[in-house]
Amino acid sequence: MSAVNPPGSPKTSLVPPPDAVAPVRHAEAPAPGTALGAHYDMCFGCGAGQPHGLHLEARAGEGVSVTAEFTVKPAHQGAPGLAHGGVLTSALDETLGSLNWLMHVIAVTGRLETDFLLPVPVDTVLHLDAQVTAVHGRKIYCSATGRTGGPDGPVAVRADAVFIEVKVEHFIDNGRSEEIQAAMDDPDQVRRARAFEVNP
Ligand SMILES: CCCCCCCC(=O)SCCNC(=O)CCNC(=O)[C@H](O)C(C)(C)COP(=O)(O)OP(=O)(O)OC[C@H]1O[C@@H](n2cnc3c(N)ncnc32)[C@H](O)[C@@H]1OP(=O)(O)O
Repeated sequence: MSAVNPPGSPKTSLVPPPDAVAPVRHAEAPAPGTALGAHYDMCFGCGAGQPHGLHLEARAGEGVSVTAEFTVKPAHQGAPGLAHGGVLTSALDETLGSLNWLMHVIAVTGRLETDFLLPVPVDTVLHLDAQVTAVHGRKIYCSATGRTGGPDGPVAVRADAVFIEVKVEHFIDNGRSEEIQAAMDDPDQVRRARAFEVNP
């Protein structure tokens, strides 16, 4: 039988280890109900300036949780009239990523596992919610659901994920230089990044 994690690969379990701790909402996290806005105007998930994007709008929830809505457009089809699974996973990923705002931590997706429970037709408004369940060192364990027909409707998609905390250098060192330079020349973008660097 092959090993789940071959030598040299990271441990990728989505189950928090026994000594994981509860997530802490940052003292300056936006109040529940506050729109979080985009972390980057050209983001495929949340950027208003991204013409090909999902234009997801997330709001702070209680504790370390967020809610968001995503409207499935014709450009998001996989099968005729139905949302593409990868697009739905992107919506879940973006919603999970916006949990960063509540902990004032910069983190990127390490692993994300999606369950597709119901087909999602074009024009559907997917009601998303996400929460952090546990933290272990730099690993942030979180889950998200997407419901149709309203915030209490049936669950169409759900995901469990591990996000990994990173420094702002993760982006500066790895992003394409044009976009990094433009972001660093934009005082609003720099302010947003700085807000995440200061932990209590
Ligand atoms: C600003 C926010 C934007 C939000 C947008 C929406 C979210 C996104 O889509 S982000 C984009 C997609 N994600 C990426 O591009 C990430 C690409 N991957 C990487 O850069 C690296 O693999 C990275 C940073 C995740 C981890 O690398 P590195 O910093 O070297 O971590 P490393 O030291 O190996 O591991 C740290 C811990 O995380 C764990 N870990 C690492 N990778 C994974 C993984 N894939 N799954 C689970 N756990 C992992 C390790 O096991 C280790 O745990 P422990 O501390 O218990 O030993």
